[in-house]
Amino acid sequence: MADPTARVLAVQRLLRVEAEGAHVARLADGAHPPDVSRRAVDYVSGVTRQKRWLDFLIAEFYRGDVEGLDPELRQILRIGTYELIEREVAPHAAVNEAVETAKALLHRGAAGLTNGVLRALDRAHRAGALPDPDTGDLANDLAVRYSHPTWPVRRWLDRWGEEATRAFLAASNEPGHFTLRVTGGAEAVPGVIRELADLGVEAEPSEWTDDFLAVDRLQPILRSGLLDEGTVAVQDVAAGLVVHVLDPQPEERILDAAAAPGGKAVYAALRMHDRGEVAALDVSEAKVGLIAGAARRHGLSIVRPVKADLTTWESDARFDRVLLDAPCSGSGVLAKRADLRWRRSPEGLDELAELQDALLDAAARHVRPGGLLVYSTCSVEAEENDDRVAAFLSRRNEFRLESVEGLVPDALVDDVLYRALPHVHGTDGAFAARLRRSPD
Ligand SMILES: C[S@@+](CC[C@H](N)C(=O)[O-])C[C@H]1O[C@@H](n2cnc3c(N)ncnc32)[C@H](O)[C@@H]1O
Repeated sequence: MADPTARVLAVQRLLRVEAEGAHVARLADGAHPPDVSRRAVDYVSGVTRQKRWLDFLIAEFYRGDVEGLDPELRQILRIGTYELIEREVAPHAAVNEAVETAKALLHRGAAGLTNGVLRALDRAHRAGALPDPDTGDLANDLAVRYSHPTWPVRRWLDRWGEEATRAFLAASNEPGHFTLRVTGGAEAVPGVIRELADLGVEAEPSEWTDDFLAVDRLQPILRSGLLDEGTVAVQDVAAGLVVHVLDPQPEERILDAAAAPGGKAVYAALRMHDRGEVAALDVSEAKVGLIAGAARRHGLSIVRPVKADLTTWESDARFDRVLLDAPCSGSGVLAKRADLRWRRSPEGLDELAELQDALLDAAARHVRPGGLLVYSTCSVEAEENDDRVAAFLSRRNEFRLESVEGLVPDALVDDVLYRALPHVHGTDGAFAARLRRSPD
């Protein structure tokens, strides 16, 4: 017997995402059994990520005006299409469940329409005859097929060409590549793999560095005590490797100039064996609390959270190494954040570039003569990465670019820069540059 609870919940949440701009990641709640909640989260994030492609398919098989469909019915059709096309759920189950959801939320007419559209779609899918967007504008067609806004696709096509753009778009639709940082380092990895196996999680050492594990799912880990005890932390290995680019040493003074929620500050302190100082600054009052919590869970004493705006912050001390992990568009983490692609804009990129320049100049003031400034983002856009570094070097001739070679695996070294790309390395996108200040 079909149980529409998870789908009904997903329809209600999807309507909130669209009407109120609610963030997908903040919709989880504990009011339903874990299985219902988990499926609702999957529908909401999958449909949010794929909605442009799903709407294109629905429009091809529904003989009326899709825009004019009842909003709830539209979400029911999207969820059913998502299950049939993207999740490869058994067709009778996907269609029956969608029909039951339409009956529960709407009326018999809506249920009949749902049945007709989804059955036609499934027949075409199984016959390998799903339509492809074909407007003659490649950027638009790829944007529909991979469910993105058209403007960034046009830019990626211009920069990378069709093959790399297709690969990047496909990678941005593949959620579920999660890695864990193991607090005890490489020696602790075999024991943690055994603990994870007891939770039913498959884990294997990351190919990029030996204190990270790739895991097949996160939910059982989130429910276990492993995060609270500080045994492991959820961190993408590409983000972790930014700390390798910084290469903090025991007894040094480190400034993490945009530190919340604290993933990199904590990893830096661990690599310093909790000796020295990590000042972890962030402008957000709420998020500074997260840094303190993360340090506590890991039993670290040298992480000092500071609530301040970097652009006006004064400090008597100069630091051996400063990390500026700048606010960015997040185009390297689109797979993990289902709604992010719909929240970006070209104007947003310009504003971010301005902020990144201001923060870089502010961070540079705190680097001691001969010290190191590392600039990093989780973006793949040259406007936020290479261009910001070049602009900084042209403003500040007391800094020069230094190679990341030897600090991260060779495959992640792009000339002298650190660059991880989702479609090439199977990680989140990440970028970092080492900027050495002259000894005065
Ligand atoms: C990419 S996140 C940092 C992530 C962090 N490094 C980590 O690994 O967990 C960027 C951070 O910059 C902070 N930020 C933005 N403007 C700032 C400013 N003017 N001064 C200090 N922090 C700022 C944001 O609050 C945000 O937490």
